[in-house]
Amino acid sequence: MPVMRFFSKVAKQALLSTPGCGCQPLTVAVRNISFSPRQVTSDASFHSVSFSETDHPKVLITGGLGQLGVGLAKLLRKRYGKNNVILSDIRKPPNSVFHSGPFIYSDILDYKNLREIVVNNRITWLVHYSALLSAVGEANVALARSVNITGLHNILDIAAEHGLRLFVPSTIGAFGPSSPRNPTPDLCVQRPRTIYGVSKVHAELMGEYYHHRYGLDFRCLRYPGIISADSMPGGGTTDYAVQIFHDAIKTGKFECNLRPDTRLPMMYIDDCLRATLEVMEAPAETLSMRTYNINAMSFTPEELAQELQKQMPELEVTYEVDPVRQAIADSWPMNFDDSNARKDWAWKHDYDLPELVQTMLNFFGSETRMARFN
Ligand SMILES: NC(=O)C1=CN([C@@H]2O[C@H](COP(=O)(O)OP(=O)(O)OC[C@H]3O[C@@H](n4cnc5c(N)ncnc54)[C@H](O)[C@@H]3O)[C@@H](O)[C@H]2O)C=CC1
Ligand SMILES: CC(=O)[C@H](N)C(=O)O
Repeated sequence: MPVMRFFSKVAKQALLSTPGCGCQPLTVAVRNISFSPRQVTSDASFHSVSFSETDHPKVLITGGLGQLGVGLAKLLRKRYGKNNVILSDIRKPPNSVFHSGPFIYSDILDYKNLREIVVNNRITWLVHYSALLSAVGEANVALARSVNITGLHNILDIAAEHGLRLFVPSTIGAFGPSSPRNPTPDLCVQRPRTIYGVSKVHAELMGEYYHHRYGLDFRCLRYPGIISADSMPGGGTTDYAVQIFHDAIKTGKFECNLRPDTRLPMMYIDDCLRATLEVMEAPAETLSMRTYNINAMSFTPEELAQELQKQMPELEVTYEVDPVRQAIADSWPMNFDDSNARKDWAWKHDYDLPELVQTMLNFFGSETRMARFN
């Protein structure tokens, strides 16, 4: 039977086998027939090779030049080998990144190019980092909707078509003012008030749909605000918690754009990237869910400033509230309940607030000493 007719027969079966007719819904295991949910085109690759588990994964990271991607590439290259992790983005990489391992241009809105990259590089895992974050998304809703939603659809279809293991991060921003805020559990009302949050809830729901309908190995962690020393945040509401360190070292003064009592879940980047690796390596049978909260600490700008001033008593902190970011922060969780991640795949954070501040100052301290030396 010609391939196309076979697939249209399977597709018909799959569509007809709704629970209502009493027959079992046909979960199309992508690995077997690599059926793409997108309209099958004549050049669809029907026989994507799925690698045995013993092979190292071949990883593609989209949106890899942001706050998190370069650090993730470093971690995964250490584990799987430099040439098994391809970093991609739509921006030019700095020399240090370009010479640290494979980098390619990839616009997630270019479905065809993305498919070529996945096929030509025999990708088996995809980490989808491309996005517009909360504050920058509110400043450009149309672009955020395109990148965060249309881009995601391309990623889901390609991952399903080629049997990839897919990681898509969600966020504390996937909750809204009607969600329980202290703590916020994995499963509760999610009515976020930003295009960022709406797009991330969509990502969670679509990823889980593709998992149940097409057998896609979709994994998702809701990240808190991530704090890093050697990379800058990309335009979110929690960016103040990174900026304070840079300004404290540079000028000894910091103007915070959130109210001093604004409590938000936060995490040091090393914990975030290790959690991502651990959930990607977790045996599927340990995952009772496909979307998990992960938590490390929650603090307010005032508490962060006080911890910093223990080591830098001269630091001056003032407050000039940004109403857009404040409204977003006031709709987000104050504390995250991550008990399911800790139960299912033994998640455990390493950095609390004192360790975070010490680690960040050590980095800047060494950087400052390096600068003086040079
Ligand atoms: N950094 C954080 O605090 C948190 C991040 N996350 C999620 O983690 C992921 C990575 O976050 P960050 O690195 O902080 O983001 P970022 O904003 O720093 O970087 C996002 C990257 O996406 C790229 N991008 C934009 N449009 C693109 C397109 N059409 N095609 C390909 N790439 C495109 C940008 O060039 C940028 O390098 C995002 O999905 C974000 O939602 C979730 C919660 C917290
Ligand atoms: C918490 C996030 O998702 C991000 N840092 C943002 O503030 O938008």
